[in-house]
Amino acid sequence: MTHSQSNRPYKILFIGDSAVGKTSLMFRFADNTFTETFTPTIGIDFKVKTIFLRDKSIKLQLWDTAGQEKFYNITRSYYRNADAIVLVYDRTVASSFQNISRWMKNIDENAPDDVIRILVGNKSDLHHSIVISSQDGKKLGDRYNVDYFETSAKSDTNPNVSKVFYTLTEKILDQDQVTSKPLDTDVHILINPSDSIYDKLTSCCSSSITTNKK
Ligand SMILES: Nc1nc2c(ncn2[C@@H]2O[C@H](COP(=O)(O)OP(=O)(O)OP(=O)(O)O)[C@@H](O)[C@H]2O)c(=O)[nH]1
Repeated sequence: MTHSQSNRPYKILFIGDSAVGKTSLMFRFADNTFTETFTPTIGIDFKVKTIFLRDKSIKLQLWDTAGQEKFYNITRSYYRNADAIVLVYDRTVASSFQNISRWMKNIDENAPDDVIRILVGNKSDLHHSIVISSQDGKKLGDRYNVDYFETSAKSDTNPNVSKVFYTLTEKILDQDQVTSKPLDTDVHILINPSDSIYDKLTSCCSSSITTNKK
């Protein structure tokens, strides 16, 4: 069977406190890998993954933001080009759950009004350390009127990791049919060539990048 290609890559941004597992979820979905070592993200990083849905080949740009507060001025500038935002908390750390309201506020202040949001409670494999119940997670999702998923980036049998991405993409496709967003070539991102993602970006999407390279 042949698949037609969708028009533009869809941008999915990951936000949430440091160490909740944003990078790990991306790696589980994109490469089916997991590492126990914690290397905090510096600023922002991204991965590209192609999925097949509705007889189409769809390119997803997965943008991984640093959860540390000191990078917020960098990461906030990426919200405005997002098609969807995944808010992640760690089910074993209550403060990461309480901070979801702050991350929602950041979306309200920086992202397009129609951006799709999804709530994810991660580290569900740590059964004995869980402090945020399924009921609490669902209640929070209902309060914000967003879908809620419980994931484990560590477990390679947790089906919810890919469900998050497929659900988001379905929603983006539905929304794309009623609103016609600009093509990727209209999007400009200011990147410093010394940034670690500069090489990756210029090899995949140079037409969409503005650099301050001399
Ligand atoms: N047990 C378990 N550990 C996880 C899971 N997801 C991530 N981790 C671990 O949690 C730590 C932090 O994971 P990261 O994915 O780097 O966290 P992050 O949210 O990207 O952190 P920042 O880059 O600082 O924002 C790492 O040691 C991971 O191995 C999970 O589902 N289960």
